[in-house]
Amino acid sequence: MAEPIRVVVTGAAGQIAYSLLYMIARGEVFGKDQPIVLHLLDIPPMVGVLEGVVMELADCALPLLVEVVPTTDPAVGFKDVSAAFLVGAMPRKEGMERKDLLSANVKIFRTQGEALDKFAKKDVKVLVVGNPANTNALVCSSYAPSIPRENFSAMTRLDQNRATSQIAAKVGVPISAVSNIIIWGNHSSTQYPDAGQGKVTVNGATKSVVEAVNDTAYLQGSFVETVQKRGAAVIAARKMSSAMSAAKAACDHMHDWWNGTAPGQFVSMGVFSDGSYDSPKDVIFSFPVEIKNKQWKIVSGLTLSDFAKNKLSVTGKELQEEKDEALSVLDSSVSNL
Ligand SMILES: NC(=O)c1ccc[n+]([C@@H]2O[C@H](COP(=O)([O-])OP(=O)(O)OC[C@H]3O[C@@H](n4cnc5c(N)ncnc54)[C@H](O)[C@@H]3O)[C@@H](O)[C@H]2O)c1
Ligand SMILES: O=C(O)C[C@H](O)C(=O)O
Repeated sequence: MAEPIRVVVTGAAGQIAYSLLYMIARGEVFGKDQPIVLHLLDIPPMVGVLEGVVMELADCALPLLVEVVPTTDPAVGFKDVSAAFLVGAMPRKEGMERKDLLSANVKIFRTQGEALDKFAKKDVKVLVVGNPANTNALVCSSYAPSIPRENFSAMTRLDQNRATSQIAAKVGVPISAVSNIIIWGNHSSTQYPDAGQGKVTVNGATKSVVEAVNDTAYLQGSFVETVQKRGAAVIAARKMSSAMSAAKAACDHMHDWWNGTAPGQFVSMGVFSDGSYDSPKDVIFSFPVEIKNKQWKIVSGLTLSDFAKNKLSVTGKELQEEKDEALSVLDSSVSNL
């Protein structure tokens, strides 16, 4: 057996964490041979709930879970962690956009960036789930200057999973037959779900999604809108934001970061933009990436239609605006944004 690694989940008493902790502790992210010490970070009013979560984790009798550390102290929560799932933040309610959470949530990510900087391992992999995820990841990284900025990412995997599921249903194939659907830009209603590079295997033959679907109006219309608005649709139905699917997506994201992607396959992650595909530099923008040895690389050389370029420009502009707003919320003289 390998040495245990320390993994922190923030918002550990919340609804996403309730599914996520179980999946991590079962070995679905870091592997079935990797023992885990789980750090559960939440805020003082949630201590009682956290105790219940600790009891339930014990009652699961999970062989890989060697220790659980519940805490409300970021110094304890982030101590020596190799992976961080930053879930803890306020979720939106019906009628809100995710960016409406910015002023409430951005300060949490400043504090957590500072704590990661001081206490986490320098090669920690950080996944931000709390919304607005892209801008929170940017803020978090800017307050953790001793950790490489490549180690910070925002979750758009839920959008990728939603988009992949829509295409599989449209073509009438299992999910596993569909690959390389891309989410560009922000985890918001301006994101661009792009099936243009997607592949699908039908009756043993692999073809492009564009060919298999053969319906441009759908791929540019209701497919895009359904994925863009899926989070709001779940809130309208459940009166709470998505949790089970968000936890699954967080596992998929970290799993692929940790273990790599298959040759020829790419996944979408919000990562620091280098200006690829005319995106604004130095915002956290979702790109297709390939991953090897725990390092992601933006897939280069894809040909984008004018329709796609226009969508990328809209979502890039929103990310730039969110960054400016985050700066105005935070003390810009202190921030490195
Ligand atoms: N990126 C995505 O695809 C995606 C998907 C779903 C939800 N989300 C976001 O994830 C976040 C969490 O959602 P949820 O449904 O689990 O919410 P929730 O309200 O059920 O749980 C949030 C938890 O975070 C805790 N928390 C608040 N401030 C904290 C802090 N400073 N440190 C540690 N913990 C803190 C709360 O006490 C609570 O227990 C929300 O912002 C939601 O919008 C993102
Ligand atoms: O939409 C939300 O506010 C929650 C989450 O980001 C989602 O996409 O389901």
